[in-house]
Amino acid sequence: MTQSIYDIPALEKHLIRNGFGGRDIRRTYRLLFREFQKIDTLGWDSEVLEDTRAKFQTSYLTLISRIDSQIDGATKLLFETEDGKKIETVILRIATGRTSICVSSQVGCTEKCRFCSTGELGFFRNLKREEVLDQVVQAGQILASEGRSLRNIVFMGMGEPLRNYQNLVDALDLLLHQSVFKFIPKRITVSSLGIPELILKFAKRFPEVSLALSLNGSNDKGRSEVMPINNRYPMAELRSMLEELETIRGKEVMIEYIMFKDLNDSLESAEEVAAFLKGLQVHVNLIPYNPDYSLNKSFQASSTEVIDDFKKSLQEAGYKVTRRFSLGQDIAAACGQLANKG
Ligand SMILES: C[S@@+](CC[C@H](N)C(=O)[O-])C[C@H]1O[C@@H](n2cnc3c(N)ncnc32)[C@H](O)[C@@H]1O
Ligand code: SF4
Repeated sequence: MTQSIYDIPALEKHLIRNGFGGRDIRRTYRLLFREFQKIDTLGWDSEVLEDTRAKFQTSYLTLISRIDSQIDGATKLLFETEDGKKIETVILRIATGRTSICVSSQVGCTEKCRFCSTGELGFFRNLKREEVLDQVVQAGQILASEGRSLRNIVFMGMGEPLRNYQNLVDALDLLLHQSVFKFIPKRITVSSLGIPELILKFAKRFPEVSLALSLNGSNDKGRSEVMPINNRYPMAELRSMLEELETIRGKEVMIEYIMFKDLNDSLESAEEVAAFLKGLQVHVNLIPYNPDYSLNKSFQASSTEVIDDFKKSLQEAGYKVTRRFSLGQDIAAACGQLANKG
């Protein structure tokens, strides 16, 4: 039976059996996991290479297609899992030279947010640790081939990461491990639609990892209309959770707020958001709604002027506010557009 390349104790034993010393092992990990090289480019003699290939599975996803945006630095990767499921990962090359990848945590999504194309797909299954990590490795290989290195990882692709709790934790353990991927915790962001007990459990386990909460509504009525989860965990529970989170982490949380024309973009809504967040260490990120024309939903994006006024109102109330410029809209790779539509 083959073992996983991400089973680090097994890989280490195997390398030692093949005569590798501590320094060779460290070098192997650096090349494989931090510089994203392929195993057959490591310069091993053919016997060791064959033996490793026979004993370890190194890839879990097959790249089916790659689409590059014609207008910005986004690339959408469509992968197939071993059981024939399709998932998407997005590479974001930002103008400042920074690079990010947006990874998926589920095939489809367990939640049914009305504005989200992934939610529309329904839920098929959680991704395994290996499938989460293989997205990072394969996207990292593409960036390495362009002479770039991968800086940030955001769990904002398909699915609700906290509904895949154990695999998320196992993947993060290796992404943060000093001898394996060695990512800086604050450069990894986990975005959740807001499941208080899981967010708190996660924050206790990874206090340094960045967190984002998808608020998207300014009061319970409006939020429940677009996010069914709000019926289970209304905003008062989110508020208590945010207070507790601050005592656990002492760090800012990103509040994501999609701006829908005439639904949640008025100045009254801005005041409600300001009141809801009063006294908390947060950074509000306004996301213009990205349409999915095939969904035929009634949502529309707020205008730039309305977003600017909303932003100004929150800034005047003392909040740090940014507007998200979603890359990849021409290739349906922006937030909430991942639905395997090619
Ligand atoms: C696709 S979700 C994945 C992470 C997690 N499930 C969540 O909801 O936070 C990432 C972000 O995309 C946002 N989003 C979903 N659909 C969108 C759309 N059509 N336009 C803009 N943002 C959207 C969500 O609100 C969330 O903040
Ligand atoms: S916004 Fe997030 S939680 Fe909601 S359906 Fe989309 S992926 Fe799932």
